Amino acid sequence: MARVLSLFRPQPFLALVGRRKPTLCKMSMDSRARKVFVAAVEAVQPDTVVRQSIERKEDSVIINGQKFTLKHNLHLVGFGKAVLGMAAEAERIVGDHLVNGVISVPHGIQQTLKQHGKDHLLLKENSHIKVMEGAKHNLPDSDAQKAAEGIKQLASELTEKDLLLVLISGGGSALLPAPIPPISLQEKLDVTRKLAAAGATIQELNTVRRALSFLKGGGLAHYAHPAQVVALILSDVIGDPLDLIASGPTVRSEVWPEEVLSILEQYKLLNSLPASVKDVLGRPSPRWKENKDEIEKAENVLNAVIGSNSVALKCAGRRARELGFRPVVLSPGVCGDVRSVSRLYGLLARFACCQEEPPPEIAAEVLRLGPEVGVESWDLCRTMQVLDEGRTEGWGATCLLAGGEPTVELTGKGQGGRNQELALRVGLELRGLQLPPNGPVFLSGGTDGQDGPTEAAGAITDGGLYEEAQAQGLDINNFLTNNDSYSFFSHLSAGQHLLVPGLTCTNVMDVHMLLIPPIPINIR
Ligand SMILES: Nc1ncnc2c1ncn2[C@@H]1O[C@H](COP(=O)(O)OP(=O)(O)OP(=O)(O)O)[C@@H](O)[C@H]1O
Ligand SMILES: O=C(O)[C@H](O)CO
Repeated sequence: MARVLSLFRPQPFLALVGRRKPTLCKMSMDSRARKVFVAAVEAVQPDTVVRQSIERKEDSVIINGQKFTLKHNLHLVGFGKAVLGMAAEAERIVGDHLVNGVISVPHGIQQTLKQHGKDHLLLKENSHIKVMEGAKHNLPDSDAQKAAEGIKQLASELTEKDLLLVLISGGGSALLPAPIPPISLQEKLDVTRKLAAAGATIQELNTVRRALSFLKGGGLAHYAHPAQVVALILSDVIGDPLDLIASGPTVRSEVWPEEVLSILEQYKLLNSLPASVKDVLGRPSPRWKENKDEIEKAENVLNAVIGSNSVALKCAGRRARELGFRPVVLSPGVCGDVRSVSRLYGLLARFACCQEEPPPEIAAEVLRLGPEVGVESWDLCRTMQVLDEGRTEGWGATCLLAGGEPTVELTGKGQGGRNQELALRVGLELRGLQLPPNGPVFLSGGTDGQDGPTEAAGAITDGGLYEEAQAQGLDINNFLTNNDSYSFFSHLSAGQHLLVPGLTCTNVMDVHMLLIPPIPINIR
Protein backbone atom coordinates (compact mmCIF):
# COMPACT_ATOMS: atom_id res chain seq x y z
CA MET A 1 0.00 0.00 0.00
CA ALA A 2 2.84 2.38 0.79
CA ARG A 3 3.85 1.83 -2.81
CA VAL A 4 0.29 2.60 -4.01
CA LEU A 5 0.25 5.80 -1.99
CA SER A 6 3.65 6.88 -3.12
CA LEU A 7 2.38 6.85 -6.72
CA PHE A 8 -0.07 9.60 -5.83
CA ARG A 9 2.25 11.56 -3.58
CA PRO A 10 3.23 14.93 -5.08
CA GLN A 11 6.69 16.41 -4.52
CA PRO A 12 6.92 17.53 -0.90
CA PHE A 13 7.55 21.14 -1.86
CA LEU A 14 6.73 22.35 1.63
CA ALA A 15 9.57 20.27 2.92
CA LEU A 16 11.84 22.29 0.64
CA VAL A 17 10.56 25.71 1.65
CA GLY A 18 10.18 24.82 5.30
CA ARG A 19 7.17 23.61 7.24
CA ARG A 20 4.22 25.93 7.37
CA LYS A 21 3.31 26.59 10.95
CA PRO A 22 -0.28 25.45 11.47
CA THR A 23 -2.65 28.35 12.07
CA LEU A 24 -3.84 28.12 15.61
CA CYS A 25 -7.55 28.66 16.07
CA LYS A 26 -8.84 29.56 19.52
CA MET A 27 -12.17 27.82 18.97
CA SER A 28 -12.21 24.24 20.26
CA MET A 29 -12.24 21.28 17.87
CA ASP A 30 -15.67 20.37 19.26
CA SER A 31 -17.25 23.71 18.45
CA ARG A 32 -15.66 23.81 15.02
CA ALA A 33 -17.06 20.34 14.29
CA ARG A 34 -20.53 21.61 15.26
CA LYS A 35 -20.18 24.65 12.99
CA VAL A 36 -19.20 22.47 10.03
CA PHE A 37 -22.25 20.26 10.66
CA VAL A 38 -24.51 23.35 10.71
CA ALA A 39 -23.07 24.38 7.33
CA ALA A 40 -23.84 20.92 5.90
CA VAL A 41 -27.47 21.16 7.02
CA GLU A 42 -27.88 24.76 5.85
CA ALA A 43 -26.71 23.86 2.35
CA VAL A 44 -29.68 21.53 1.88
CA GLN A 45 -32.45 23.60 3.41
CA PRO A 46 -35.63 23.05 1.36
CA ASP A 47 -36.04 26.72 0.41
CA THR A 48 -32.35 27.09 -0.46
CA VAL A 49 -32.23 24.11 -2.82
CA VAL A 50 -35.41 25.19 -4.65
CA ARG A 51 -34.19 28.79 -4.95
CA GLN A 52 -30.90 27.58 -6.44
CA SER A 53 -32.61 25.32 -8.98
CA ILE A 54 -35.35 27.57 -10.44
CA GLU A 55 -34.27 30.62 -12.38
CA ARG A 56 -37.17 32.94 -13.12
CA LYS A 57 -36.95 35.03 -16.29
CA GLU A 58 -40.09 37.10 -16.94
CA ASP A 59 -42.75 34.62 -18.03
CA SER A 60 -40.54 31.57 -18.08
CA VAL A 61 -38.38 29.50 -15.80
CA ILE A 62 -35.08 27.78 -16.45
CA ILE A 63 -34.52 24.51 -14.66
CA ASN A 64 -31.50 22.31 -15.33
CA GLY A 65 -30.74 24.38 -18.43
CA GLN A 66 -34.25 23.82 -19.88
CA LYS A 67 -36.66 26.68 -20.44
CA PHE A 68 -40.38 26.33 -19.62
CA THR A 69 -42.92 28.98 -20.57
CA LEU A 70 -45.38 30.07 -17.91
CA LYS A 71 -48.91 30.99 -19.06
CA HIS A 72 -50.96 30.58 -15.90
CA ASN A 73 -50.60 26.89 -16.66
CA LEU A 74 -48.57 25.84 -13.61
CA HIS A 75 -49.74 23.13 -11.20
CA LEU A 76 -47.81 21.83 -8.22
CA VAL A 77 -47.82 18.57 -6.27
CA GLY A 78 -45.39 17.29 -3.68
CA PHE A 79 -44.80 14.63 -1.04
CA GLY A 80 -42.06 14.23 1.53
CA LYS A 81 -40.78 15.50 4.83
CA ALA A 82 -39.09 18.60 3.38
CA VAL A 83 -41.77 19.43 0.82
CA LEU A 84 -43.62 22.18 2.69
CA GLY A 85 -40.53 24.41 2.69
CA MET A 86 -39.80 23.50 -0.94
CA ALA A 87 -43.37 24.46 -1.91
CA ALA A 88 -43.18 27.75 0.02
CA GLU A 89 -40.11 28.77 -1.98
CA ALA A 90 -41.60 27.58 -5.30
CA GLU A 91 -44.69 29.65 -4.50
CA ARG A 92 -42.50 32.72 -3.95
CA ILE A 93 -40.76 32.22 -7.30
CA VAL A 94 -43.60 31.15 -9.63
CA GLY A 95 -46.76 31.67 -7.52
CA ASP A 96 -48.13 34.28 -9.94
CA HIS A 97 -48.62 31.54 -12.57
CA LEU A 98 -49.83 28.87 -10.19
CA VAL A 99 -53.32 27.50 -10.87
CA ASN A 100 -53.57 24.90 -8.11
CA GLY A 101 -51.59 22.43 -6.04
CA VAL A 102 -51.74 19.62 -3.47
CA ILE A 103 -48.90 18.56 -1.19
CA SER A 104 -48.73 15.62 1.20
CA VAL A 105 -46.58 16.43 4.23
CA PRO A 106 -45.96 14.92 7.69
CA HIS A 107 -48.61 15.11 10.37
CA GLY A 108 -48.28 18.22 12.54
CA ILE A 109 -45.54 19.84 10.47
CA GLN A 110 -47.25 23.25 10.02
CA GLN A 111 -47.74 23.60 13.77
CA THR A 112 -44.19 22.50 14.48
CA LEU A 113 -42.70 24.94 11.97
CA LYS A 114 -44.74 27.79 13.48
CA GLN A 115 -43.59 26.87 16.98
CA HIS A 116 -39.96 26.90 15.83
CA GLY A 117 -40.32 30.29 14.16
CA LYS A 118 -39.75 28.83 10.69
CA ASP A 119 -42.47 30.86 9.01
CA HIS A 120 -40.41 31.15 5.82
CA LEU A 121 -41.07 27.43 5.27
CA LEU A 122 -44.85 27.90 5.38
CA LEU A 123 -47.17 28.74 2.47
CA LYS A 124 -48.86 32.13 2.06
CA GLU A 125 -52.19 32.54 3.82
CA ASN A 126 -54.23 32.64 0.60
CA SER A 127 -52.13 29.98 -1.12
CA HIS A 128 -53.44 28.03 -4.12
CA ILE A 129 -51.69 24.96 -2.76
CA LYS A 130 -53.68 22.65 -0.53
CA VAL A 131 -51.61 21.23 2.34
CA MET A 132 -52.61 17.75 3.47
CA GLU A 133 -50.94 16.30 6.56
CA GLY A 134 -50.68 12.58 7.22
CA ALA A 135 -48.44 9.52 7.67
CA LYS A 136 -48.14 9.73 11.46
CA HIS A 137 -44.88 8.13 12.64
CA ASN A 138 -43.71 7.93 9.02
CA LEU A 139 -46.30 5.22 8.24
CA PRO A 140 -48.85 5.48 5.41
CA ASP A 141 -52.36 6.11 6.75
CA SER A 142 -55.80 7.09 5.46
CA ASP A 143 -54.90 10.81 5.58
CA ALA A 144 -51.88 10.23 3.35
CA GLN A 145 -54.03 8.07 1.09
CA LYS A 146 -56.54 10.95 0.69
CA ALA A 147 -53.66 13.26 -0.20
CA ALA A 148 -52.41 10.71 -2.75
CA GLU A 149 -55.90 10.57 -4.28
CA GLY A 150 -55.97 14.37 -4.48
CA ILE A 151 -52.58 14.38 -6.21
CA LYS A 152 -53.68 11.67 -8.66
CA GLN A 153 -56.86 13.60 -9.43
CA LEU A 154 -54.98 16.84 -10.07
CA ALA A 155 -52.48 15.09 -12.36
CA SER A 156 -55.21 13.27 -14.31
CA GLU A 157 -56.94 16.53 -15.26
CA LEU A 158 -53.91 18.13 -16.92
CA THR A 159 -53.57 18.79 -20.65
CA GLU A 160 -50.58 19.22 -22.93
CA LYS A 161 -50.67 22.98 -22.23
CA ASP A 162 -49.94 22.41 -18.56
CA LEU A 163 -46.73 22.29 -16.57
CA LEU A 164 -46.70 20.12 -13.45
CA LEU A 165 -44.03 20.91 -10.86
CA VAL A 166 -43.45 17.89 -8.62
CA LEU A 167 -41.57 18.38 -5.34
CA ILE A 168 -40.09 15.21 -3.86
CA SER A 169 -38.09 14.47 -0.72
CA GLY A 170 -37.38 11.60 1.64
CA GLY A 171 -40.41 10.15 3.38
CA GLY A 172 -42.34 10.55 0.11
CA SER A 173 -43.18 6.84 -0.14
CA ALA A 174 -45.21 6.84 3.07
CA LEU A 175 -46.88 10.14 2.11
CA LEU A 176 -48.10 8.92 -1.28
CA PRO A 177 -49.82 5.56 -0.72
CA ALA A 178 -52.06 4.44 -3.57
CA PRO A 179 -52.36 0.65 -3.31
CA ILE A 180 -53.53 -1.14 -6.46
CA PRO A 181 -56.93 -2.76 -5.72
CA PRO A 182 -57.77 -5.20 -4.31
CA ILE A 183 -54.76 -4.51 -2.03
CA SER A 184 -55.91 -2.52 0.99
CA LEU A 185 -53.81 0.17 2.64
CA GLN A 186 -53.48 -2.03 5.72
CA GLU A 187 -52.24 -4.99 3.67
CA LYS A 188 -49.67 -2.86 1.90
CA LEU A 189 -48.56 -1.37 5.19
CA ASP A 190 -48.20 -4.84 6.74
CA VAL A 191 -46.00 -6.08 3.91
CA THR A 192 -43.68 -3.04 3.94
CA ARG A 193 -43.49 -2.98 7.73
CA LYS A 194 -42.53 -6.64 7.92
CA LEU A 195 -39.90 -6.12 5.22
CA ALA A 196 -38.40 -3.13 7.05
CA ALA A 197 -38.37 -5.00 10.35
CA ALA A 198 -36.61 -7.95 8.71
CA GLY A 199 -33.79 -5.62 7.62
CA ALA A 200 -34.67 -5.04 3.94
CA THR A 201 -32.69 -2.22 2.33
CA ILE A 202 -34.43 0.89 0.98
CA GLN A 203 -33.72 -0.46 -2.52
CA GLU A 204 -35.58 -3.70 -1.73
CA LEU A 205 -38.36 -1.94 0.14
CA ASN A 206 -39.07 0.55 -2.62
CA THR A 207 -38.86 -2.12 -5.34
CA VAL A 208 -41.74 -3.87 -3.56
CA ARG A 209 -43.63 -0.61 -2.93
CA ARG A 210 -43.42 0.29 -6.64
CA ALA A 211 -45.04 -2.99 -7.62
CA LEU A 212 -48.01 -2.50 -5.29
CA SER A 213 -48.77 1.14 -6.02
CA PHE A 214 -50.54 3.15 -8.71
CA LEU A 215 -48.42 6.27 -8.32
CA LYS A 216 -44.92 4.93 -7.60
CA GLY A 217 -42.48 3.75 -10.30
CA GLY A 218 -43.60 6.39 -12.82
CA GLY A 219 -47.32 6.22 -12.02
CA LEU A 220 -47.64 9.93 -11.28
CA ALA A 221 -45.95 10.90 -14.57
CA HIS A 222 -48.31 8.52 -16.35
CA TYR A 223 -51.40 10.21 -14.88
CA ALA A 224 -50.00 13.67 -15.71
CA HIS A 225 -49.44 12.82 -19.38
CA PRO A 226 -49.59 14.75 -21.75
CA ALA A 227 -48.58 17.65 -19.46
CA GLN A 228 -44.92 18.61 -19.11
CA VAL A 229 -43.64 17.27 -15.78
CA VAL A 230 -40.68 18.77 -13.88
CA ALA A 231 -39.65 16.98 -10.68
CA LEU A 232 -37.29 18.64 -8.18
CA ILE A 233 -35.83 15.99 -5.91
CA LEU A 234 -34.07 16.25 -2.54
CA SER A 235 -32.29 12.90 -2.31
CA ASP A 236 -32.12 10.76 0.83
CA VAL A 237 -30.81 7.60 -0.84
CA ILE A 238 -27.15 6.66 -1.44
CA GLY A 239 -26.16 7.31 -5.06
CA ASP A 240 -29.27 9.48 -5.68
CA PRO A 241 -31.14 6.80 -7.72
CA LEU A 242 -34.13 8.60 -9.28
CA ASP A 243 -36.25 5.47 -9.47
CA LEU A 244 -35.90 4.76 -5.74
CA ILE A 245 -36.10 8.13 -3.98
CA ALA A 246 -39.69 8.21 -2.64
CA SER A 247 -40.17 5.14 -4.91
CA GLY A 248 -39.76 7.19 -8.11
CA PRO A 249 -43.29 8.44 -8.97
CA THR A 250 -41.97 10.40 -11.97
CA VAL A 251 -39.55 7.74 -13.21
CA ARG A 252 -41.06 5.12 -15.47
CA SER A 253 -39.82 1.77 -14.21
CA GLU A 254 -40.75 -1.73 -15.22
CA VAL A 255 -42.06 -4.02 -12.51
CA TRP A 256 -40.64 -7.54 -12.60
CA PRO A 257 -42.86 -9.72 -10.39
CA GLU A 258 -40.07 -12.36 -10.15
CA GLU A 259 -37.75 -9.75 -8.62
CA VAL A 260 -40.41 -8.66 -6.13
CA LEU A 261 -41.24 -12.25 -5.19
CA SER A 262 -37.59 -13.09 -4.66
CA ILE A 263 -37.21 -10.15 -2.26
CA LEU A 264 -40.28 -11.31 -0.35
CA GLU A 265 -38.92 -14.85 -0.30
CA GLN A 266 -35.52 -13.70 0.94
CA TYR A 267 -37.20 -12.16 4.01
CA LYS A 268 -39.47 -15.20 4.46
CA LEU A 269 -42.67 -13.28 3.73
CA LEU A 270 -43.99 -15.34 0.82
CA ASN A 271 -46.15 -17.64 2.95
CA SER A 272 -47.84 -14.81 4.83
CA LEU A 273 -48.53 -12.75 1.69
CA PRO A 274 -52.18 -11.56 1.40
CA ALA A 275 -54.11 -12.97 -1.59
CA SER A 276 -54.59 -9.44 -2.94
CA VAL A 277 -50.82 -8.90 -3.20
CA LYS A 278 -50.37 -12.26 -4.98
CA ASP A 279 -53.20 -11.28 -7.32
CA VAL A 280 -51.57 -7.95 -8.27
CA LEU A 281 -48.12 -9.51 -8.69
CA GLY A 282 -49.64 -12.18 -10.94
CA ARG A 283 -50.98 -9.58 -13.39
CA PRO A 284 -49.10 -8.76 -16.59
CA SER A 285 -46.97 -5.61 -16.52
CA PRO A 286 -47.44 -2.67 -17.00
CA ARG A 287 -49.91 -1.80 -14.26
CA TRP A 288 -51.65 0.78 -16.41
CA LYS A 289 -52.37 0.92 -20.11
CA GLU A 290 -49.83 3.22 -21.71
CA ASN A 291 -50.28 4.53 -25.21
CA LYS A 292 -47.45 4.56 -27.73
CA ASP A 293 -47.28 8.34 -27.72
CA GLU A 294 -46.73 8.33 -23.95
CA ILE A 295 -43.89 5.85 -24.12
CA GLU A 296 -42.19 7.81 -26.89
CA LYS A 297 -42.62 11.12 -25.11
CA ALA A 298 -40.58 10.28 -22.04
CA GLU A 299 -38.87 13.62 -22.63
CA ASN A 300 -42.02 15.22 -21.20
CA VAL A 301 -40.54 14.45 -17.82
CA LEU A 302 -37.52 16.22 -16.34
CA ASN A 303 -36.17 14.76 -13.10
CA ALA A 304 -33.59 16.94 -11.34
CA VAL A 305 -31.79 16.15 -8.08
CA ILE A 306 -31.50 19.56 -6.42
CA GLY A 307 -30.06 18.54 -3.05
CA SER A 308 -28.13 15.54 -1.77
CA ASN A 309 -25.53 14.36 0.69
CA SER A 310 -22.79 15.40 -1.76
CA VAL A 311 -24.09 18.98 -1.79
CA ALA A 312 -24.09 19.03 2.03
CA LEU A 313 -20.52 17.67 2.18
CA LYS A 314 -19.28 20.19 -0.37
CA CYS A 315 -20.59 23.13 1.67
CA ALA A 316 -19.34 21.55 4.89
CA GLY A 317 -15.88 21.39 3.30
CA ARG A 318 -16.05 25.08 2.45
CA ARG A 319 -16.91 25.93 6.06
CA ALA A 320 -14.16 23.66 7.36
CA ARG A 321 -11.66 25.57 5.23
CA GLU A 322 -12.84 28.88 6.73
CA LEU A 323 -12.30 27.37 10.15
CA GLY A 324 -8.70 26.48 9.44
CA PHE A 325 -8.93 22.89 8.15
CA ARG A 326 -7.87 21.37 4.89
CA PRO A 327 -11.05 19.53 3.81
CA VAL A 328 -11.16 16.15 2.10
CA VAL A 329 -14.40 14.40 1.13
CA LEU A 330 -14.07 10.63 1.37
CA SER A 331 -17.47 9.58 -0.01
CA PRO A 332 -21.21 10.38 0.23
CA GLY A 333 -22.04 6.66 0.10
CA VAL A 334 -20.82 5.16 3.38
CA CYS A 335 -23.00 2.21 4.37
CA GLY A 336 -22.68 -1.18 6.04
CA ASP A 337 -22.51 -2.14 9.69
CA VAL A 338 -21.49 0.63 12.13
CA ARG A 339 -18.81 -1.68 13.54
CA SER A 340 -16.96 -1.82 10.21
CA VAL A 341 -17.55 1.89 9.60
CA SER A 342 -16.14 2.81 13.01
CA ARG A 343 -13.13 0.59 12.40
CA LEU A 344 -12.48 2.42 9.12
CA TYR A 345 -12.54 5.87 10.75
CA GLY A 346 -10.35 4.59 13.60
CA LEU A 347 -7.78 3.33 11.09
CA LEU A 348 -7.85 6.55 9.07
CA ALA A 349 -7.28 8.57 12.26
CA ARG A 350 -4.36 6.33 13.20
CA PHE A 351 -2.95 6.67 9.70
CA ALA A 352 -3.17 10.48 9.90
CA CYS A 353 -1.67 10.72 13.38
CA CYS A 354 1.35 8.44 12.87
CA GLN A 355 4.51 10.18 13.98
CA GLU A 356 6.48 8.31 11.37
CA GLU A 357 5.65 6.65 8.05
CA PRO A 358 2.39 4.73 8.79
CA PRO A 359 2.90 0.95 8.87
CA PRO A 360 1.63 -0.53 5.56
CA GLU A 361 -0.78 -2.77 7.50
CA ILE A 362 -2.98 0.26 8.27
CA ALA A 363 -3.51 1.21 4.61
CA ALA A 364 -3.97 -2.46 3.68
CA GLU A 365 -6.68 -2.87 6.34
CA VAL A 366 -8.37 0.37 5.19
CA LEU A 367 -8.50 -0.94 1.62
CA ARG A 368 -9.79 -4.32 2.79
CA LEU A 369 -12.66 -2.63 4.65
CA GLY A 370 -13.60 -0.42 1.66
CA PRO A 371 -16.07 -2.78 -0.05
CA GLU A 372 -17.78 -3.58 3.28
CA VAL A 373 -18.60 0.08 3.84
CA GLY A 374 -19.40 1.09 0.26
CA VAL A 375 -16.24 3.13 -0.36
CA GLU A 376 -14.12 2.72 -3.52
CA SER A 377 -10.39 1.97 -3.19
CA TRP A 378 -9.70 5.03 -5.32
CA ASP A 379 -11.48 7.29 -2.80
CA LEU A 380 -9.63 5.66 0.09
CA CYS A 381 -6.24 6.13 -1.63
CA ARG A 382 -7.05 9.75 -2.53
CA THR A 383 -8.07 10.45 1.07
CA MET A 384 -5.02 8.74 2.57
CA GLN A 385 -2.86 10.77 0.25
CA VAL A 386 -4.30 14.01 1.68
CA LEU A 387 -3.93 12.72 5.25
CA ASP A 388 -0.35 11.72 4.49
CA GLU A 389 0.44 15.17 3.14
CA GLY A 390 -1.10 16.73 6.23
CA ARG A 391 1.17 14.58 8.36
CA THR A 392 4.42 14.96 6.46
CA GLU A 393 4.22 18.40 4.93
CA GLY A 394 2.81 20.51 7.70
CA TRP A 395 -0.53 21.26 6.06
CA GLY A 396 -2.01 21.87 9.46
CA ALA A 397 -5.38 20.51 10.51
CA THR A 398 -7.44 18.28 8.23
CA CYS A 399 -11.21 17.76 8.09
CA LEU A 400 -12.23 14.43 6.62
CA LEU A 401 -15.89 14.44 5.55
CA ALA A 402 -18.13 11.59 4.50
CA GLY A 403 -21.81 10.77 4.41
CA GLY A 404 -24.29 8.00 3.89
CA GLU A 405 -26.36 5.69 6.00
CA PRO A 406 -24.70 2.87 7.95
CA THR A 407 -26.80 0.25 9.71
CA VAL A 408 -27.03 -1.04 13.26
CA GLU A 409 -27.91 -4.60 14.06
CA LEU A 410 -30.32 -4.10 16.93
CA THR A 411 -29.81 -6.65 19.67
CA GLY A 412 -30.71 -4.58 22.72
CA LYS A 413 -33.70 -2.58 23.84
CA GLY A 414 -31.95 0.69 24.67
CA GLN A 415 -32.45 4.14 23.24
CA GLY A 416 -30.14 5.26 20.48
CA GLY A 417 -29.51 5.76 16.82
CA ARG A 418 -26.93 4.81 14.23
CA ASN A 419 -25.09 8.16 14.47
CA GLN A 420 -24.72 8.05 18.24
CA GLU A 421 -23.68 4.41 18.14
CA LEU A 422 -21.13 5.17 15.42
CA ALA A 423 -19.70 8.13 17.37
CA LEU A 424 -19.43 5.97 20.48
CA ARG A 425 -17.64 3.20 18.63
CA VAL A 426 -15.26 5.64 16.90
CA GLY A 427 -14.51 7.22 20.30
CA LEU A 428 -13.29 3.78 21.42
CA GLU A 429 -11.25 3.34 18.23
CA LEU A 430 -9.54 6.70 18.86
CA ARG A 431 -8.41 5.68 22.34
CA GLY A 432 -4.72 6.44 22.80
CA LEU A 433 -4.72 9.07 20.06
CA GLN A 434 -4.77 12.09 22.38
CA LEU A 435 -2.06 14.16 20.78
CA PRO A 436 -1.23 17.36 22.62
CA PRO A 437 -3.06 19.73 22.82
CA ASN A 438 -6.05 18.01 21.11
CA GLY A 439 -6.47 14.60 19.58
CA PRO A 440 -8.68 13.84 16.61
CA VAL A 441 -12.39 14.51 17.05
CA PHE A 442 -15.21 12.58 15.38
CA LEU A 443 -18.76 13.73 14.71
CA SER A 444 -21.66 11.77 13.30
CA GLY A 445 -25.04 13.41 12.77
CA GLY A 446 -28.29 12.81 10.91
CA THR A 447 -29.07 15.83 8.73
CA ASP A 448 -32.76 15.49 9.67
CA GLY A 449 -31.80 16.37 13.24
CA GLN A 450 -33.14 13.12 14.61
CA ASP A 451 -31.10 9.98 15.12
CA GLY A 452 -33.40 6.99 15.50
CA PRO A 453 -36.22 7.67 17.95
CA THR A 454 -34.18 10.19 19.99
CA GLU A 455 -34.11 13.97 20.21
CA ALA A 456 -30.42 14.14 19.29
CA ALA A 457 -29.02 14.10 15.74
CA GLY A 458 -25.81 12.39 16.79
CA ALA A 459 -22.75 12.87 18.96
CA ILE A 460 -19.14 14.08 19.08
CA THR A 461 -16.33 12.00 20.53
CA ASP A 462 -12.56 11.83 20.88
CA GLY A 463 -9.84 9.52 22.15
CA GLY A 464 -10.51 10.45 25.77
CA LEU A 465 -14.04 9.02 25.72
CA TYR A 466 -13.23 5.74 27.47
CA GLU A 467 -11.44 7.37 30.40
CA GLU A 468 -14.11 10.06 30.68
CA ALA A 469 -16.83 7.39 30.89
CA GLN A 470 -14.86 5.32 33.39
CA ALA A 471 -14.30 8.33 35.64
CA GLN A 472 -18.07 8.84 35.70
CA GLY A 473 -18.86 5.19 36.40
CA LEU A 474 -20.32 4.50 32.94
CA ASP A 475 -19.60 1.10 31.41
CA ILE A 476 -19.45 1.71 27.65
CA ASN A 477 -19.73 -1.96 26.74
CA ASN A 478 -22.97 -2.33 28.66
CA PHE A 479 -24.49 0.59 26.82
CA LEU A 480 -23.27 -0.76 23.47
CA THR A 481 -24.63 -4.25 24.06
CA ASN A 482 -28.02 -2.75 24.81
CA ASN A 483 -27.93 -0.31 21.82
CA ASP A 484 -28.29 2.40 24.42
CA SER A 485 -26.06 5.11 22.96
CA TYR A 486 -28.51 7.95 23.65
CA SER A 487 -28.72 7.07 27.36
CA PHE A 488 -24.94 6.83 27.44
CA PHE A 489 -24.38 10.28 25.95
CA SER A 490 -27.17 11.81 28.02
CA HIS A 491 -25.42 10.66 31.20
CA LEU A 492 -21.87 11.41 30.10
CA SER A 493 -20.68 14.89 31.16
CA ALA A 494 -24.26 16.18 31.36
CA GLY A 495 -24.95 15.44 27.69
CA GLN A 496 -22.13 17.68 26.41
CA HIS A 497 -21.16 15.25 23.65
CA LEU A 498 -24.65 15.15 22.15
CA LEU A 499 -25.42 16.98 18.92
CA VAL A 500 -28.90 18.48 19.27
CA PRO A 501 -29.63 20.86 16.39
CA GLY A 502 -33.43 20.55 16.78
CA LEU A 503 -35.74 20.54 13.78
CA THR A 504 -33.64 20.88 10.61
CA CYS A 505 -36.50 20.61 8.05
CA THR A 506 -34.38 18.57 5.66
CA ASN A 507 -32.87 15.11 5.19
CA VAL A 508 -29.95 14.01 3.05
CA MET A 509 -28.90 11.09 5.28
CA ASP A 510 -25.95 11.38 7.70
CA VAL A 511 -22.74 13.42 7.87
CA HIS A 512 -19.51 11.98 9.32
CA MET A 513 -16.57 14.18 10.21
CA LEU A 514 -13.09 13.38 11.44
CA LEU A 515 -11.06 16.41 12.50
CA ILE A 516 -7.34 15.78 12.62
CA PRO A 517 -5.35 18.44 14.47
CA PRO A 518 -1.98 19.61 13.22
CA ILE A 519 0.59 17.06 14.35
CA PRO A 520 2.90 18.99 16.75
CA ILE A 521 6.37 19.34 15.28
CA ASN A 522 8.17 18.14 18.42
CA ILE A 523 6.58 14.70 18.25
CA ARG A 524 6.99 14.18 14.49
N1 LIG B 1 -31.45 1.95 19.98
C1 LIG B 1 -30.89 2.11 18.79
N2 LIG B 1 -29.55 2.11 18.65
C2 LIG B 1 -28.97 2.26 17.45
N3 LIG B 1 -29.67 2.42 16.30
C3 LIG B 1 -31.01 2.43 16.38
C4 LIG B 1 -31.69 2.29 17.62
N4 LIG B 1 -33.02 2.34 17.38
C5 LIG B 1 -33.17 2.52 16.04
N5 LIG B 1 -31.97 2.57 15.44
C6 LIG B 1 -31.67 2.74 14.02
O1 LIG B 1 -32.20 3.99 13.61
C7 LIG B 1 -32.62 3.92 12.24
C8 LIG B 1 -33.98 4.58 12.11
O2 LIG B 1 -33.82 5.88 12.54
P1 LIG B 1 -34.22 7.13 11.70
O3 LIG B 1 -35.68 7.31 11.93
O4 LIG B 1 -33.31 8.28 12.05
O5 LIG B 1 -33.93 6.55 10.27
P2 LIG B 1 -33.91 7.22 8.90
O6 LIG B 1 -33.47 6.13 7.99
O7 LIG B 1 -33.08 8.44 8.97
O8 LIG B 1 -35.42 7.55 8.61
P3 LIG B 1 -35.93 8.63 7.62
O9 LIG B 1 -35.00 8.66 6.45
O10 LIG B 1 -37.30 8.19 7.25
O11 LIG B 1 -35.92 9.90 8.42
C9 LIG B 1 -32.59 2.47 11.86
O12 LIG B 1 -31.46 2.29 11.04
C10 LIG B 1 -32.40 1.73 13.18
O13 LIG B 1 -31.61 0.56 13.05
O1 LIG C 1 -39.63 7.85 1.00
C1 LIG C 1 -38.80 6.98 0.82
O2 LIG C 1 -38.99 6.00 0.07
C2 LIG C 1 -37.47 7.06 1.48
O3 LIG C 1 -37.36 8.19 2.27
C3 LIG C 1 -36.38 7.02 0.42
O4 LIG C 1 -36.51 8.09 -0.45
